[in-house]
This record gives sequence, structure tokens and C-alpha cells, in this order.
Amino acid sequence: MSQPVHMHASPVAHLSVGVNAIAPLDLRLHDALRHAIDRKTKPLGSLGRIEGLALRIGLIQRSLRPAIVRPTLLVFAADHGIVAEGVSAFPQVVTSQMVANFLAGGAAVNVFCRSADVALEVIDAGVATPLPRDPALVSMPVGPGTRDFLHAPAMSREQLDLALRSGAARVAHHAELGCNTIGFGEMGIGNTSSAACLMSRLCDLPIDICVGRGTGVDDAGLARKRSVLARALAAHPRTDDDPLATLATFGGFEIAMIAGGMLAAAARSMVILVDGFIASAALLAAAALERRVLDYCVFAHTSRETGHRLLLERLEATPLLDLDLRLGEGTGCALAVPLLRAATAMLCEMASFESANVSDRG
Ligand SMILES: O=C(O)c1ccc[n+]([C@@H]2O[C@H](COP(=O)([O-])O)[C@@H](O)[C@H]2O)c1
Ligand SMILES: Cc1cc2nc[nH]c2cc1C
Repeated sequence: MSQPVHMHASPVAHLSVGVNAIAPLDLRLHDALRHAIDRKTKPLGSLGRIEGLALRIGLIQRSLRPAIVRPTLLVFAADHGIVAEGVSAFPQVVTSQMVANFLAGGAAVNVFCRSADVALEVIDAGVATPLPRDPALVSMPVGPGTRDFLHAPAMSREQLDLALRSGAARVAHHAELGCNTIGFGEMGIGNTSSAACLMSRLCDLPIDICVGRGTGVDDAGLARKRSVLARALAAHPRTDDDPLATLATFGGFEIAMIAGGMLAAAARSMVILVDGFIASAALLAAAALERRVLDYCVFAHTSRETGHRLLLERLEATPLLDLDLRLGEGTGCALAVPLLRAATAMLCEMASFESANVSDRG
């Protein structure tokens, strides 16, 4: 029998990691991990979701003794043509100003990364206004911001390919340095509009329930944002059989780089830390390309941004934290890293009923 003909090259092939590069988890380890956790000196299940977290990390690392090594947060920054339609509470220049703030070490994500001992890298994925010359900035701009997707697709297929490959390349770089846990953050004025449209199209949901206040638009701003995004969706025919086309139409360069990075991280059996609404929309696009990426994800937190809760439901995700954050930057990922360390330490360091000679029944 002949093989089915695929209309599009494998999305993972774009990242030069091969068609079946994301391995299924080895579920044979599941029972051994469950048993090791259950023999620890505690009533059964009493460490609650830390137990499930340890199990998930063990499955991802294919180990009964997993460890969080060189946890790293990649913050991708880019600008969005859709801001010309008045969809954000802040001007576009804030994207480059915040990149400067990241490089100076003064943003929330810098503070949280320092306090949790997480490495931080900032990537220019396509910021429209000038950035400081700083050797710490990884410069891989796809272009000076996307086009306004009310009038044209946000990016070309060539630009999308470049963004996917660039995100994958940054992940490969950190994997080669020994990093096994990678978080994805973003900075981009206007990017909640991209994320909302991706969610609406990829989950087939009405746009109004996907749209939130982002950086804080008022009621009139929210009504305007909804109307702009409804018109933008109406302007572009559905491309349900081609998630890459949907991502090119509504995505941002930072969103596409995160999607490519997540696929590459899963292909390398790394733990993927998922941040808020925009990072989850990037994951949604990645999962539309290769569903197995979801097996490698740990969801850091539930954002206050309208739509995130529903998006998480669609991804069948139960995040670790619920702190009313709505900042982005990867702040939720940085805050979650200590929990990942605690979960792996529980598996590796905690005594069992046998080793500590503690009675395991009444
Ligand atoms: O991560 C989130 O859930 C989140 C929710 C709302 C806003 N943000 C951040 O706010 C910016 C986008 O907001 P906006 O209103 O300009 O679309 C962008 O820089 C994001 O990092 C992030
Ligand atoms: C100040 C500011 C900081 C941010 N960090 C991520 N998105 C942001 C948006 C604004 C406006």
C-alpha cells in the first residue's frame, strides 16, 4: 500500500529534527515512579500535586531520579502591526523600553529569576524600535514587527519558518550547555491580540471569550479590541487543515519562536515550562503541529487574562500556581521553578518507609 500523501512537510521537519522527533513518553516507568513516591515516608498522596509533578518530570526525563539542571528562561520580544488599530493600553515603544529594562536587570522577570536561581536570556525576535547595543541581547529579528493582520497576514511563510527555526536554535544552544528545563516568556505590546485570534481559530471559539484587557484597556478599549479582532478574523478565511497558515496570519514573531522552541525542547526530552496567556497560545499552535509536545509541558500558572482559563481547559492543563498574575515575561515560570526543584528532591532525597524504618500501616 502506498503511504498517505501529506500536503505539508512535517512541521517538525522545519526544525531539522526529523518527522518523529518527539518521542512518546515511556509509560512503563509510570508504575515504578508511582511506587517510589508512594513508599516515601508520608501518608499516601499527602504531597498532593507535588507528587504528580515529580511523576511528570520523571516521565519526561525517563528517570526514577530526575533533576532540574540549569533551568533557563528565554524571553522573546517582538512588535505587532495590529497595535495601529488601538488594541493596547500602551504604545509600541514600550516593547523596546522593556527589553532595555530586562538587559539592565530591573524587570519583574529579572528579580524572580535571580531569586529562584534561573538563567535568563533575552531575544530580539523582531522589535520595531531601536534597542540598546548590548552583547547580552540575542539578536535574531525576523523583521521590524509584524504587519497589521487586520489588512494582511501578520507574516509570510518564509518569516514564519525563520521564526520557528530561530526559536528551536536557541533551545538547542541551551540543551547543548546541559539545560534540561526551559521556560518561555515574551514581551510584545499588542501580543494578547495575536494570542486571542490564535485561540479563537485553533480552538474554534467565539473571539469575544478569547479577548481580555491585556495591559489594561478600559471598557471602551476592550469594545474596540473585540471589534478590531472580529473584523480581522472575518478578513482571513479559515485554514483549519493548515495550522502554520493560521500562525502566519495572526501570530507574532515571538509567538512563533516560542512555538518552534517548544517543539525543539520536546524533541530533546526537556521539561517545558509554560507561562501565561500568550505562551499558552504559542503552545496551542505548537500542539496543532505536533500534539506530543503537550506531554513535555508543566503549566506554571493561571493568568488573570480573560481566556487563559478556557485555553488551559482546552489544553487539559492544571497549572501549579494561581496568583492573579497577568504580566507575561515568563514571570510565572520563574516563580514555579522552586516547586520543580522540590518535586525532584522529594523523589531523590526523601526517605522511604523501608530506608527510615517507619511503619507504613496502623
Ligand atoms: O502572560 C499573560 O498572561 C499576559 C497577560 C496580559 C498581558 N501580558 C503582557 O502584556 C503585553 C501584551 O498586552 P497588550 O495589551 O499590549 O496586548 C505583553 O508584553 C505581555 O507580556 C501578558
Ligand atoms: C510596563 C510593561 C511591562 C511588561 N512586561 C510584559 N508586558 C509588559 C507590558 C508593559 C506595559
